[in-house]
Amino acid sequence: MKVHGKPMRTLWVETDGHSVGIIDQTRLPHAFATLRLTTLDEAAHAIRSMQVRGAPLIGATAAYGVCLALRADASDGALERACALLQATRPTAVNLRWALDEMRRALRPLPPSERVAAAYRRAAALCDEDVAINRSIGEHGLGLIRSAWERKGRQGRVNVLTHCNAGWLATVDWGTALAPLYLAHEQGIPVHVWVDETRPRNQGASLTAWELGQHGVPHTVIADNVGGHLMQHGEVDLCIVGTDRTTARGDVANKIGTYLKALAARDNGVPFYVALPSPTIDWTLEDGVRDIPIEQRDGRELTDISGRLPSGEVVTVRVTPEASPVANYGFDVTPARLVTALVTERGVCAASTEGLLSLFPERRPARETGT
Ligand SMILES: CSC[C@@H](O)[C@@H](O)C(=O)COP(=O)(O)O
Repeated sequence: MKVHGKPMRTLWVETDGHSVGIIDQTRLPHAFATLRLTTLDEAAHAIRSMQVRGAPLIGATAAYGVCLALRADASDGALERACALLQATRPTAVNLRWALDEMRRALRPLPPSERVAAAYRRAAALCDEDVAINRSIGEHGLGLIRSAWERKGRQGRVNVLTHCNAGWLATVDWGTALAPLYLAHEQGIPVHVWVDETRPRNQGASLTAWELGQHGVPHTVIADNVGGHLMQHGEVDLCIVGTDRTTARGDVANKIGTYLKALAARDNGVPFYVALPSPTIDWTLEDGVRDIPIEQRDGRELTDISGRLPSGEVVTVRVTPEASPVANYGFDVTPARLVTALVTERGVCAASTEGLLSLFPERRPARETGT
């Protein structure tokens, strides 16, 4: 996608051939700054501190974290230690585990002397796959937006509500939930996006609003609790969000607050779509509410808020009483029954075991034999 009119991805290998460039997302929207990762610890820090975030981008960064680790030590032990360190950075997004498994699978059979070059090749391929998958999600999701536009008799605009950031900043490129919106915009369908601010870290207000703005997609930032009101007044034609982990039966973990939007959508007859690349499906789990680990993060994300002063200085201020305890849950789970459909790179399906297996039939024997 484009930044200041220039195409770019969210991570890249620098011209030295081994350091990894990222956009420091903690600085957006007030500053656009890039960072150079040169060690495993820097890659792990980038994921943990959310300089990079979003399920697919976390996976891609972890893959390059393995490359950086192997440059220092390409032994079996070092490979396992790097994967364990990276795996522990963030618990909810399953793409992290998927990417590390892919790296291990490609590298373990090789002699240490061949591992570094092979690791960079595999990481680059994972990134290219992510881009192709997201583009394809965009094309399948575009059909849903076009249908909404037709239902409105091609009058006015298609109002779409999204939560958190599932755009190109959350992936290597294109995004998941936002990919259909970029394509619709490109094709002249008048889309307008209601952007939930997404407390506590404000991924909607700072990241989704910024990237939509870079592409000229009309949008309006709203406080997290506004969506229900808009739906009651016919101001939302459809909701589309991303996911950090989707179970085999279609339960969906996503940024905290997603579940409440799905409830409001159901109450108001608004379609609620979830866009996901297949590496986000955790085929080992069924009941997402019971079994998906929900990240709890530092309470300071909730007690403090950052913003820019008129002088341009970015400051952080406290918003809660010093003595009040806080709880900072990062994600919640929306049960499949509240999801109108899942949008994957292979097409749109019901949020159910049968729906997912209809698009991923190769999973059927494995599930039926329990392997
Ligand atoms: C394509 S990204 C899907 C999800 O990762 C996204 O919606 C989300 O919840 C991101 O959470 P974050 O905590 O910012 O990593």
